[in-house]
Amino acid sequence: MDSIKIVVAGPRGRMGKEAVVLAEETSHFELAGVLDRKNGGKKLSEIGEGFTSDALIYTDLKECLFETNADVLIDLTTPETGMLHARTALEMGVRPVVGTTGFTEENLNELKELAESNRLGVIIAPNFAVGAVLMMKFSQMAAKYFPDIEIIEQHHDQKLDAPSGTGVKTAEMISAVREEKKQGHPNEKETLEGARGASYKGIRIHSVRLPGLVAHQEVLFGGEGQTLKIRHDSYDRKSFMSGVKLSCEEVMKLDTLVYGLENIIE
Ligand SMILES: NC(=O)c1ccc[n+]([C@@H]2O[C@H](COP(=O)([O-])OP(=O)(O)OC[C@H]3O[C@@H](n4cnc5c(N)ncnc54)[C@H](O)[C@@H]3O)[C@@H](O)[C@H]2O)c1
Ligand SMILES: O=C(O)C1=N[C@H](C(=O)O)CCC1
Repeated sequence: MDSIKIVVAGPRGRMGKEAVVLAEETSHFELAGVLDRKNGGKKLSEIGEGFTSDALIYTDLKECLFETNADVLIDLTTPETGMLHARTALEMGVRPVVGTTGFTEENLNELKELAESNRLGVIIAPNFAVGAVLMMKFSQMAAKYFPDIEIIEQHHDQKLDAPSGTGVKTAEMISAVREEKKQGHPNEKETLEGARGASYKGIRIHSVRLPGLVAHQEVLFGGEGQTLKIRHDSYDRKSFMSGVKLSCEEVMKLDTLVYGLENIIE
């Protein structure tokens, strides 16, 4: 397999740190540089924080992608930044692998158009953990038999977006096979705003944020005299890295946008 030149945006973040290790430790990946908000011109190893990599830190994306001649940009930042990075990367002939969550449907449509007009791949995956992808697929299967569904997603309290990208993706996948319906009593009323959670086509999504959590989701199905629970837990951010690795490999073969890891795993 040809070597893939990788740039990581957000290298000091919880996910970015793991992606730096992945790029350094994978024999056919080369960490060509990283994009950060500070420390431009230094090597990662010079800033402490446990980094051993000698990859150069850039603070300007265009300069970074141009000078490193990168193949793939892994983005693990914030939604606004991630969108700007993905757009710029595609315009410069670099394939984005985006783990950043909180993208809108308009964002996805814009990037799809840009990817296709430049004949480049882009992968946007709300959850890179294989177990989470299976949880979403199993939930989609179960929805055929149990259309009354509540999603409870639980994350660490430093998370910026709610509901989580995984919660939204799960509701989208289920909605592809489930007719929209209102759940609960037709006359139910919230006496405290938000008590029934968010609604995506009638599916309720509840977001829990607590210190100590990493990334967890339970999908609850209710039927006559029975319930079904499908649950996934990420206890460590290493759980996401095999999906990031696969995405970096697969994005090189694509000339369009793929939204969701379920579309590239066998
Ligand atoms: N797809 C998945 O499997 C998955 C898993 C975990 C987290 N996430 C998502 O990844 C994103 C990052 O999560 P995290 O927990 O690592 O967050 P974090 O806050 O720990 O890290 C984000 C990093 O981005 C950096 N950043 C922000 N703006 C930047 C800019 N303009 N240029 C360069 N760097 C910039 C910040 O300095 C920070 O270091 C979030 O959107 C989160 O939801 C996705
Ligand atoms: O830690 C986060 O933030 C995570 N975000 C993703 C989401 O929004 O679904 C995936 C899991 C971790």
